[in-house]
Amino acid sequence: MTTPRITPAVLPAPAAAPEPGAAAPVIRADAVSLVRDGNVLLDSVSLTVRSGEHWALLGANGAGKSTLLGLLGAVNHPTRGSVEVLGRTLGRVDLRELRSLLGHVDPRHPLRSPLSVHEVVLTGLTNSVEPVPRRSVSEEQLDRAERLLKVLGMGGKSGSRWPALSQGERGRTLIARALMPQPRLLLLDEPATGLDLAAREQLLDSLDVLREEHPELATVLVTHHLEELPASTTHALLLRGGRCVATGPADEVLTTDRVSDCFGHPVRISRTDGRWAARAQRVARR
Ligand SMILES: Nc1ncnc2c1ncn2[C@@H]1O[C@H](COP(=O)(O)OP(=O)(O)OP(=O)(O)O)[C@@H](O)[C@H]1O
Repeated sequence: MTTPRITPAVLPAPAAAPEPGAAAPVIRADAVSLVRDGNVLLDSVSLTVRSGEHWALLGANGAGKSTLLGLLGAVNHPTRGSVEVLGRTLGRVDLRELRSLLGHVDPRHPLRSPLSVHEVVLTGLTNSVEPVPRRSVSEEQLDRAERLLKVLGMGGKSGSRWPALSQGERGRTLIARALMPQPRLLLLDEPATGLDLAAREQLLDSLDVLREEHPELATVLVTHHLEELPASTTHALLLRGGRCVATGPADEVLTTDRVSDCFGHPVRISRTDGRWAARAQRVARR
């Protein structure tokens, strides 16, 4: 299979590239905490994402990555602190309206009915799980849906039904869905989970191309695995037990010491051809 390429024709027309140092914040989270049933899921986490930046949120199982992404995706309100997304402050805006302005790829997409791939992608226009009755779709939108599916390697699967898709096919369908509203911010929750080796590499290449073609787009990607980070990742935030243990430019954060501290296990980090890898360091046996 050839590597899918996302062409400029498929995605929003790029805005003028931001001037160095002048990129507007797309996300500004300030000392955010989230408490549920007395449990502190996030503890005073701050994050500023600017147009053109590509962040990785990393941490062990249960560290709070998806919880933080849920706040950035206007799914929940923080218990304390403030979250501003696309210039709107959570608590002062309609969350549903704000959600319609950003792309959010959630692997737990709660679809139950047997929609076709094409229909699922079109639900991105209304940010709904099911199609909105009597909502008309333009020729241009139909065309964009098909082209997005094609570049994500799903061109021949447009009529396939959701329950019959593999996990990787569902993931690609959800990325096409998230891109339908032409968002300035794309949130990706473990997009490579369940993909085979070739599908993962194609996905990461597609993300690199997407970012290159659209220098104004900001992305935030959650993963546990450094091998699932596209080479175009610019920044990283490491979470441990709901707290930020490191944040900043990727090369300063994704170091052997910091990642070992984040996961509570000695690993060695390397970077080759722009891609990161982590290997456990052998602990001497007695
Ligand atoms: N509604 C809730 N009420 C109580 N605890 C919750 C709730 N939602 C999540 N949690 C807990 O919050 C912690 C963080 O969960 P979260 O899903 O954000 O972690 P994560 O870093 O994304 O983990 P994983 O890598 O396993 O997906 C977990 O311990 C989880 O059990």
